[in-house]
Amino acid sequence: MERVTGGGVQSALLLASVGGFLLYRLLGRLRAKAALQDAVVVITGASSGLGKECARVFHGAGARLVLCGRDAGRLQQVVEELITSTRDKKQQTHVPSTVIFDLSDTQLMDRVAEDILKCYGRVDVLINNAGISYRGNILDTQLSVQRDVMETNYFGPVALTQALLPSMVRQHTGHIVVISSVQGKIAIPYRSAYAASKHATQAYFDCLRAEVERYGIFVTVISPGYIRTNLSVNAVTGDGSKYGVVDTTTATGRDPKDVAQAVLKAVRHKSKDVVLAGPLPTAAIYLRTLWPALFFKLMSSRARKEHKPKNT
Ligand SMILES: NC(=O)C1=CN([C@@H]2O[C@H](COP(=O)(O)OP(=O)(O)OC[C@H]3O[C@@H](n4cnc5c(N)ncnc54)[C@H](OP(=O)(O)O)[C@@H]3O)[C@@H](O)[C@H]2O)C=CC1
Ligand SMILES: CCCCCCCCCCCCCCCC(=O)OCC(=O)COP(=O)(O)O
Repeated sequence: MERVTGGGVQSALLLASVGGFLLYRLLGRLRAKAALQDAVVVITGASSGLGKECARVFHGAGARLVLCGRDAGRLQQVVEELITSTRDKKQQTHVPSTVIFDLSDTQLMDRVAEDILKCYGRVDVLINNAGISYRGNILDTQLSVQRDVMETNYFGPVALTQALLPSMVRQHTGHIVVISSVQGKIAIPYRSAYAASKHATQAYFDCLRAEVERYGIFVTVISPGYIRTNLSVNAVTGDGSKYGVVDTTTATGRDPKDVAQAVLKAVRHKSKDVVLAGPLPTAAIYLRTLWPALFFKLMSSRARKEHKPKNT
């Protein structure tokens, strides 16, 4: 009979532990993947940009989608594109539903939530993605513009979340995702309305996470850096008119498809807070906390250099 040496036992144990760990990870991944099949996923701002790409990846993962936006025609076009793109795929997919509303009309949100719940009787994942940006000097910005950006980016998602929350509490499960921004963590010049709305978003959803965990509800705040979408074109200026320019920062930003994949991953992993940005914005976030005086100096110098906001 062969004698098993001490070293042999150790190697066998190590091999068994590594094998066990890998199997555990694999099972976890398979479970997370399966969790989205047939899950009801609501996406706001699904007509373009990041929302449209999120629609694509969650549709591909087999979710039952409720796509939201203000323009029925554009949303229907997204629905048709999704159906065509997955026609020959093996994965079982569902024809998405649509609900049309303006997020800034917060009074309507209880009715909107009813319409959303009528689609499939429940909501498993709410992705608060819709949003608008702003470019302007505070001195030239009407208060109504500060308020309007806040209505769309902050009160809209808050109202929709609060209208859908009781159904998630009743079912004792749910996941609320919000697309914030790096500008929810640091404030840069000529973005007052936008940065303020995203800071408020971060704070509200951090409070929510702590309060609803006991009901089995997860909250994920995602803070991307620049993404190649129409955000800058659709941004409003200090007098409420459309900015209408594709900024270089936006044009050279991340591919929205990659960001949508990261959103899918964050939902599968039930991540709490995800920053999707390069080294400089990430360093700036740390600098704001660890050495605020230097951060403020850098922002003042940036403000002096960029005093013509249309040239950002
Ligand atoms: N692009 C970027 O660099 C970054 C974007 N983000 C965030 O990503 C999110 C998506 O923006 P993005 O895809 O880039 O920009 P887009 O302008 O391409 O998309 C914005 C979406 O929001 C919807 N929307 C805007 N206002 C309203 C409203 N009042 N009611 C309902 N829907 C509305 C639009 O729908 P409609 O068809 O009705 O106009 C559109 O689908 C935003 O929250 C943004 O702040 C975060 C970091 C970086
Ligand atoms: C230890 C060294 C630290 C060096 C820090 C230098 C400071 C550099 C400042 C970097 C600022 C980054 C801003 C990033 C902004 C951003 O990514 O915003 C994402 C958006 O939401 C875009 O919206 P917008 O409407 O502004 O296009």
